[in-house]
Amino acid sequence: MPPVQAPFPHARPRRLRASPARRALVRENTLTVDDLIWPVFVRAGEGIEEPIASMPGMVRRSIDKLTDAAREAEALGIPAICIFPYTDPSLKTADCAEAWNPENLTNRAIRTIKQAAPNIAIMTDVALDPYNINGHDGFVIDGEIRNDETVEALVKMTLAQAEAGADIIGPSDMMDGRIGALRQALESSGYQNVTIMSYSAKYASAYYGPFRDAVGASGALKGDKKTYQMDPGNSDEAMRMIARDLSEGADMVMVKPGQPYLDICHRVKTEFQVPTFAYQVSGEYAMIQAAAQNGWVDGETVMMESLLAFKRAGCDGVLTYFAPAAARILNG
Ligand SMILES: NCC(=O)CCC(=O)O
Repeated sequence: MPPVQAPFPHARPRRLRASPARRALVRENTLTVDDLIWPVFVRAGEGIEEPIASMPGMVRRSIDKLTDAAREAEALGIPAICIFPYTDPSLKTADCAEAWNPENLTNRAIRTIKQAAPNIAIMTDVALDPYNINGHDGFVIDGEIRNDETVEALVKMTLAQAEAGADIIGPSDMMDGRIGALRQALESSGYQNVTIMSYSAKYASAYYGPFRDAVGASGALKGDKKTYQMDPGNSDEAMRMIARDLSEGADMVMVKPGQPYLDICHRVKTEFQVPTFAYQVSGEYAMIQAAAQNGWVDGETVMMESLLAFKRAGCDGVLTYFAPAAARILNG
C-alpha cells in the first residue's frame, strides 16, 4: 500500500523536523559504535607511530603501539580491528612465503593484541599483495595472475592467522573458489568458529591509492588488478559474486569501495538479507580529510554523514579509518 499523506496544509512534513526531539523520534537509521571496524597498519620495530602522508591522521604502528591502540579501541567499544601489514621490502618474494609465516608481523600482532585486548575481535587480510614482489594479490607466473595456485597459498595464510587467534578472516584477493577452500580448511583444522567476511564485491578502484602508500605497495605493483577485481560498471556481477561466496561458506560479505558503491550495498542487503559491510577506503578517507584540512567542509560532520549513509543503504557495519574519531563522538 502506498503511504497515505493528507493534502497540504493538513500534512506539513516540516512538523516532524521542527525540533531535535521530534527529529530523533522519527529518525529511520542511526550509526552506533557497534557498526564500526577499524583498519590499522602494523610495521616492524618498537615504539613507532609513523604518519602516513596520504592518509592524514593515520599512522603505521609497531606491535607495542598497535596493542595500545587496540586497547583504546576496545575501551571505546569498537567491536573489531582489521590488521594490515607494512612489509619490509626485503621480505617480499615471488613465492610470497612470508604470507604464511607463523611469525610474520600480522601473526605476531594478533597474538599480542589477543592477550592485551581480548574483547576486541581481530580481523585479518587474506591476499598475497603485502608479500608479493610484484604487488599482486595472486602469484604471477609467466605474466599471468594464477588463480588456483594462489588459492592454495591463501589456505596456508588463513590457517596461520587462525592459529595465531584471528576471529574474522577477510579474503580480499578476489580469486575464484577461495571461500570454499578456506572454509573447508578451517573446518578440517578445528577452526570452525572462525568467521569469514568475504570481500565479495571488490572493485578495481583508484580509491585505493593512499592505502598502497600506507602498506608500501605502490612502488611494487606492476600493471593493474583488473583481471581479478571487478569492473566499476557492473552491478549484476556483484550479486553473482555475493551469491557464490555465500554458497561457499562466507558468513558476512563486503562491498568495496564504499560511498561510490552505495547502490551495490543497497542491492546486496535487499536481495540477500545477510550481514553486509562496506569498506570506506583510503581514498574516501583522504578526500574528506583533505577537504577538512583546507576548511572546505566541516570534517566531523561530513565524516558522520558519510558513515550514516552506509546504514541508510542497508549495511550492518563499515570498515572505516574514522572508527575511533566516530566512536568518540558517538560515546559523547
Ligand atoms: N585489501 C585492503 C585494501 O585494499 C584497502 C583499500 C583502501 O583502504 O584503500
